[in-house]
Amino acid sequence: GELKQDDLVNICELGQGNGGVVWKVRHKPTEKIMARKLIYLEVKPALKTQIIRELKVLHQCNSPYIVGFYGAFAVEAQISICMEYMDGGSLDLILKKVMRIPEHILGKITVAVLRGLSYLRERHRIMHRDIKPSNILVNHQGEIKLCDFGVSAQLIDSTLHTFIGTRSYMSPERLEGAHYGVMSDIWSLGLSLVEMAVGRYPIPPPSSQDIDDLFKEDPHGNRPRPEGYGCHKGLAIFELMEWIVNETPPSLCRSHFSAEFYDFVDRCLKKSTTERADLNTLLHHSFYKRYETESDNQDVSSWIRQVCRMDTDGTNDTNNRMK
Ligand SMILES: O=C(NOCCO)c1ccn2cncc2c1Nc1ccc(C2CC2)cc1F
Ligand SMILES: [Mg+2]
Repeated sequence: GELKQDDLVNICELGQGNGGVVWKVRHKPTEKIMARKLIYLEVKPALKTQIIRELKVLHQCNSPYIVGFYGAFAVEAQISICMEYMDGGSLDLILKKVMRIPEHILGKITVAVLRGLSYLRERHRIMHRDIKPSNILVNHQGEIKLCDFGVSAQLIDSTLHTFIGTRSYMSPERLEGAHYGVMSDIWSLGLSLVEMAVGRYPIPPPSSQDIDDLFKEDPHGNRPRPEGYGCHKGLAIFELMEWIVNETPPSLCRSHFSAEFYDFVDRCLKKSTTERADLNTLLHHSFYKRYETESDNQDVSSWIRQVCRMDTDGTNDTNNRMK
């Protein structure tokens, strides 16, 4: 049946995104655990009704690569979107814990994102519009799913001016205000993969010295956190956008990654949309092919469970019970 506010009990806050806060909640009538996203919107009642109506299309969005949907409703100026609770969280939070994500996990992430994008395009004729690590969620079963994609055109329009953020995953053509489509999602995927592979937002590109520091392993397998790790004094958002539009795109360093992975992100990060690989080309790429055959989620599941046991400083010394 319909979800309503009084049936939801807050358990804890899961995070704050730009323009939205997400709570872990329990739906009393079904005892189901859900994630409830609240988006603050001061719009006329007619627009709110339209947004809720458009969000109901999410009931038809059923794919192993798309986060499940339970319902949406509005209370005063808050839109609530209730969705499947993913107990591994989003990849930006995972990345903070592990410094960088191993290539074989990034291969599985690539399979899930490409299949999720294909599903949205083939079955719902929509692009995602906001591919980035924080919109790729994982769970202890090893499933990898997409969320926060643009299913409601009115919600997109009503939140366009509220953009707040320090980094951009937007493609050059979108930043220039040109027409853009699913090719823009491919750029965002490429940029997200480089960030997760190296362990920091890849613009401006790290120097080879930075890369060597990031990949330095001490004999005990613990990685030292270079001075100012992760909070490098980045460019301001506008300088960043200028860099994306004017400078050469980021790339992986060949020494730490396979030739297939290097080539895959290189084809995603072409500035010209005519040179950039499209969805179908990538579904035939050797990097995708290598990981699409692995049917089970066991390797991701065990990796997620290991990461979730870690403390935020990346240690995992289980013998220290007092922690
Ligand atoms: O949440 C969003 N941006 O995040 C910014 C605010 O933190 C956005 C934006 C535009 N949108 C247009 N239509 C929907 C959304 C949408 N949210 C959203 C989309 C799909 C799902 C699927 C059930 C999994 C859940 C969602 F919450
Ligand atoms: Mg999000």
